[in-house]
Amino acid sequence: MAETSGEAGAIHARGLRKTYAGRKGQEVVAVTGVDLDVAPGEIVGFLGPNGAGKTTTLKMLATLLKPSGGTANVSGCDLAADPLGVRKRIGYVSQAGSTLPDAPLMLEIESQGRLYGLSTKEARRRGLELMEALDLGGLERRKSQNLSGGQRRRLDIVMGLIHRPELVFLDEPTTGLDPQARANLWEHIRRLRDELGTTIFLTTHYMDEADSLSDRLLIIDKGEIVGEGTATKLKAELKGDSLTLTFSGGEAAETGEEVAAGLEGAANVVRQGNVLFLNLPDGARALPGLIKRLSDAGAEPIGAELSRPTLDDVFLALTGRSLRE
Ligand SMILES: Nc1ncnc2c1ncn2[C@@H]1O[C@H](COP(=O)(O)OP(=O)(O)OP(=O)(O)O)[C@@H](O)[C@H]1O
Repeated sequence: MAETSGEAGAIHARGLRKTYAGRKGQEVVAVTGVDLDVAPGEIVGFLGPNGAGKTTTLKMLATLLKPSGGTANVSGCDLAADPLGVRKRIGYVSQAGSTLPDAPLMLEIESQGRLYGLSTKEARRRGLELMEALDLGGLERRKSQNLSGGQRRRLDIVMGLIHRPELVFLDEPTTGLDPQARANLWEHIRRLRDELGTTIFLTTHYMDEADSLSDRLLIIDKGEIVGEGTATKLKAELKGDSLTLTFSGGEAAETGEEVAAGLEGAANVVRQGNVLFLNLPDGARALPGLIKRLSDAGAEPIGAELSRPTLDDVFLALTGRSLRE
């Protein structure tokens, strides 16, 4: 019997695992055993270097690949017991897209709708609504080969949403788009969540995309989740913001050096003339207290510059690799 205990739009996966048969008959472990939770209405960014297991995980959750182990409840349905239930409730937009190059857009949208059991009329009505919402209004007769890259990705999203899924998987939605088209697509993705409450689970290679679009990030490397949280939390966990303090003179800087060296968590305190460099965990929070201590010691700095770790630094620390490699 189909299980419907989970929440609509949510994902709960435990020990999800996938092995492929390698060319020489050996096992290739693509996904090692992933535990993953997504709340309804969340936008979750799934980040990882090439070959980390993002697409494999996505395809398992979207019923396109059978897991080798583990369990998952996707949008209220058990993945193993009720894959059809899952399929009805989710949308999946692949990296490659799914449209034929020379069919008019509305024809494609209608046939997609019919695949989900909609009448042609209903598919057309929803298609027009979605095209409008995704800035494709008036292009119903256009062929997809004559669309810009950004328009084509938005069309893929229209196709993935025609049956009003509660949860949408987007596999690298903005790869290959120029910065303006990417920012524009982010706006549309946010609106989907804000206006329709759609849960969005997307893979990306782009740090700025993960940072600005996602409520929460999951970082996968070599088939395993290695980091999880908001971009702010992940950055804050990375010890050692860099702080540069400038003093009015060498004497004040020397006092500053003594104060900073006694500060809990401070590391790499180096003074050069009237400038002091140090690393400080969660620098933004620690800075006001440090400035007060310096003031009390008669060495108030005349300048303070804090540089926060970027998501790239987080990724590097967690995986030993840069996403851009
Ligand atoms: N059909 C397959 N047969 C054998 N190995 C596979 C197959 N599909 C994927 N793999 C391997 O599984 C691992 C994970 O691949 P996957 O495509 O899930 O990674 P990814 O994180 O999506 O990578 P990318 O960012 O490059 O799309 C890789 O080592 C890949 O070579």
